[in-house]
Amino acid sequence: MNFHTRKWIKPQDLNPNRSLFGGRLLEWIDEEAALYAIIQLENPRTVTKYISEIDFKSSAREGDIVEIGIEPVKFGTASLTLKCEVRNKMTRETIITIDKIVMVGLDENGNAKPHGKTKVEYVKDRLEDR
Ligand SMILES: CCCCCCCCCCCCCCCC(=O)SCCNC(=O)CCNC(=O)[C@H](O)C(C)(C)COP(=O)(O)OP(=O)(O)OC[C@H]1O[C@@H](n2cnc3c(N)ncnc32)[C@H](O)[C@@H]1OP(=O)(O)O
Repeated sequence: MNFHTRKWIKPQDLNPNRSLFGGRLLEWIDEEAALYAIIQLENPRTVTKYISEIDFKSSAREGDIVEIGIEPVKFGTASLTLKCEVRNKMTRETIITIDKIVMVGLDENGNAKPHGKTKVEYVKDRLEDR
């Protein structure tokens, strides 16, 4: 799994218990998954269809750095299924795991659009194809 994104926990990211607010973390994960899927499917009209069980295993405090990791699980017809792990760089603990995030690419009418992708593509491969 690649951990591309890091976030620094600031006062506005905390809950009344002074630990990381879960809703903020889910927002970051959704954005990370959307960006990953938009790039892989080459479709800016990509939406979150389904998120499986979310298990908050540990937390983070103000000043901690968390890393968000995403890994592709399955390229479907119009969908891309991802899994996610977020870990605390300070404590090295896993904060959250999500086994299944299903992203779906849409056409201009908002319907699921087949993407024709079967595997992860890197910028280098795409440039070589041109
Ligand atoms: C260069 C460009 C720059 C652009 C720079 C943009 C930057 C930007 C960044 C920020 C980005 C933030 C973006 C956040 C992302 C949202 O906030 S999205 C908002 C929340 N999500 C939505 O509003 C989606 C609402 N749902 C829908 O519109 C419809 O359900 C959908 C998605 C069109 C699908 O409709 P449907 O009738 O279920 O379609 P269907 O063909 O049956 O299924 C499609 C696929 O979904 C799967 N599926 C359907 N139901 C389920 C289910 N319950 N469980 C699992 N899979 C399912 C199917 O298996 C199928 O998979 P494939 O076989 O095609 O692989």
